[in-house]
Amino acid sequence: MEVKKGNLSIDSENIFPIIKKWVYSDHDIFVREMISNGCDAITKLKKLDMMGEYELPDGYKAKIQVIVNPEEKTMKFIDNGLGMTAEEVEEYITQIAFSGATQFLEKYKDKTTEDDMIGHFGLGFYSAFMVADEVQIDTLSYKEGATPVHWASQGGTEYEMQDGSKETVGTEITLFLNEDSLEFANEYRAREVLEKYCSFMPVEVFLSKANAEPEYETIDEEDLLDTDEVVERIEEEKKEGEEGEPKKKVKIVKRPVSLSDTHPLWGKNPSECTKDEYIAFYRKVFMDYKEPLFWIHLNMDYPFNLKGILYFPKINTEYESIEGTIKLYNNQVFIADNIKEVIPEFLMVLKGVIDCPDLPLNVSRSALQNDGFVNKVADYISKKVADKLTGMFKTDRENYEKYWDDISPFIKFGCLKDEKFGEKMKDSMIYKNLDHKYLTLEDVIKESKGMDETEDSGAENSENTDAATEGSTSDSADSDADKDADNAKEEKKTSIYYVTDEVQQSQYINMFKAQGQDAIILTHNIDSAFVTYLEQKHQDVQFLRIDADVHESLKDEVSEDEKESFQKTADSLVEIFRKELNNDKLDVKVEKLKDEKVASMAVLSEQERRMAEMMRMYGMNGMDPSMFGTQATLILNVNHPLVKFLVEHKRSKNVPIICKQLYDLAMLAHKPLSPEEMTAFVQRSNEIMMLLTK
Ligand SMILES: Nc1ncnc2c1ncn2[C@@H]1O[C@H](COP(=O)(O)OP(=O)(O)OP(=O)(O)O)[C@@H](O)[C@H]1O
Repeated sequence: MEVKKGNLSIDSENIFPIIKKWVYSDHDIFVREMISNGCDAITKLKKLDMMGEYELPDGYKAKIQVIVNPEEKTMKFIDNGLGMTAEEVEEYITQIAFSGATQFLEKYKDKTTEDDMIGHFGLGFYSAFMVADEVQIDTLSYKEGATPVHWASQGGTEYEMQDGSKETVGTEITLFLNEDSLEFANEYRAREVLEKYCSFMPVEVFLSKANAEPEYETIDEEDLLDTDEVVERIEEEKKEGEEGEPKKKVKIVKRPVSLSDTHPLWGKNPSECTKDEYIAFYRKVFMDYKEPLFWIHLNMDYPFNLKGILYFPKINTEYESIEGTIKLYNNQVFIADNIKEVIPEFLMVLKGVIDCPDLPLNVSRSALQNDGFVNKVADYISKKVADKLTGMFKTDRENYEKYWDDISPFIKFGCLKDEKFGEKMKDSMIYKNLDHKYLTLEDVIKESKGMDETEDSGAENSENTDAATEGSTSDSADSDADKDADNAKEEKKTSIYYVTDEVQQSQYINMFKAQGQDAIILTHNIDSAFVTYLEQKHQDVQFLRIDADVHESLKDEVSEDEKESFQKTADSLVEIFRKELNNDKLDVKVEKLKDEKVASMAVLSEQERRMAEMMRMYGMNGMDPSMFGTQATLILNVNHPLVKFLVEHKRSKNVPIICKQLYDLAMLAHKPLSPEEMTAFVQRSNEIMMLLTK
């Protein structure tokens, strides 16, 4: 062939500068484009062989070699696919690939990065010009009698084509890297990019450095393969007393190791995968040495093709770091991490891989969001996750409970974010009670209803004398007053008590336990939103934090006879505390608590506490909480000797110190003290101990 010179296109002057500048941060995608072209070429050649139009040579092994050469500043991609004839280079590279790239850039050159392409698919062969000043193609077609072709273009509008010298069928593409992209000639950088995009390419990919010193390895002779290049045969000396023939070893040129796993686990039939394989795959892909809790293998052929594995990682709740990674692939070619348009947002806390060859990738992200097909994919994934979880709840409750603390933040997040997921999960949600047993919401409601009944009867009975408590209400069961009370009870919401911090709220927990009362434990950040969600779903229940009030069952009745003196005591205690704490708005309530060890405690109504939390969330921290009425009420137990002492020794010089200490102790179990409050508390505690020394 004569040397052929040509012009790419008339209006193409501007395209190369645009390609060169194209989204600087992921310039490295050219590697994926080159390798996937090589994979396609190999697939096509295998197909031709299958159709009888070509016969693969004996021992044919499909592979793509990547050779970096830092001295010459080049990067080569060599495949043994079907190759191209001169006409094909002309048509596919000069015309089609070029017009593809032009169209692509025309469409997207004005787009901002917020609306970028999913993985920039479609740029294809010309993405090489993002990193190269010159690109050369050396190719030999599989067709009989084909002449090798050499094509070169310097990224301008011109190219040159002539006979080449390639002797084997396939294509070799050489990139002469530009000054800004020399990093890709570095073996380690190249390896990094290949691992990112090509770890699961359907063809083996090998990386090497040009002119590198050969590396060797020594293997047992029996392991020698025909393809090994033998350097030396070694006969090991027998050790003393060793029987049999001496061991024969062979020194060979180190076997190249493919960077791609051509049969990723997700493509296998789930019934053929072992636990060890799932764990090994997880560790390899996510570099997470911890074992995942469990996983879901997605395997769907109809109505769309989707395969993948989703892992539930062990979440480090201590640091609240629940950030996962979902890797999206298209026919084993990596597209991108965490494409939120395809994968439901709440699943992003998982770690996993999803391969969906049917996804439309040549559209922008915003178009993807409104794509009916993509939405179906997202729905399918979230349904599968719910199925797995509800299945586990039914058939493997033991493990489900074991994992619950780790997986529940994610599940709750899912319920909040995805109505359908919440609906599917609703009967499989479980709640840990004070004995660390797991109950369903139905169980919790049933139990709490029982609790409310004792509370109600307690409230009714408080009007009567203690002695008359037992059995006194049944006589009047038919009275109108009782009917009204029943109706009111029906309308009344069932209260479910919950604990947000088992350590801080331990005093309340102990009091609950002592009276045989129960509460559920909801310690995660997401729980405050989840509690509101549950209240919306179950209009007949209300959630109260364990320190929202003093449950009736924790109190002794105040008999009619006592009432007057009790009120007097209460009034004087309120007065003393307001004076000593120098706060005449201080909310103080006096009770007869059954637990005589508790002298003081604090309660804050659920509504007010939620209000205060909201203020905190919106950064209104510095404001005076009393402005919003969010001040805790101090509860004093007249059954406790310290409180009795105050009533009986109003003039004692120790009254101020006791009042302040009782107040701080109550607050400590309710909320974290401020630095000033804590300092005062510690100093005062020391003073109190000094009194012991006297
Ligand atoms: N290594 C190769 N071996 C054989 N043919 C190739 C090779 N690389 C590119 N081609 C030919 O050039 C054409 C254009 O390649 P290009 O990468 O620009 O687009 P594409 O692969 O068709 O689509 P995409 O935009 O998804 O990459 C290919 O369709 C193919 O026919």
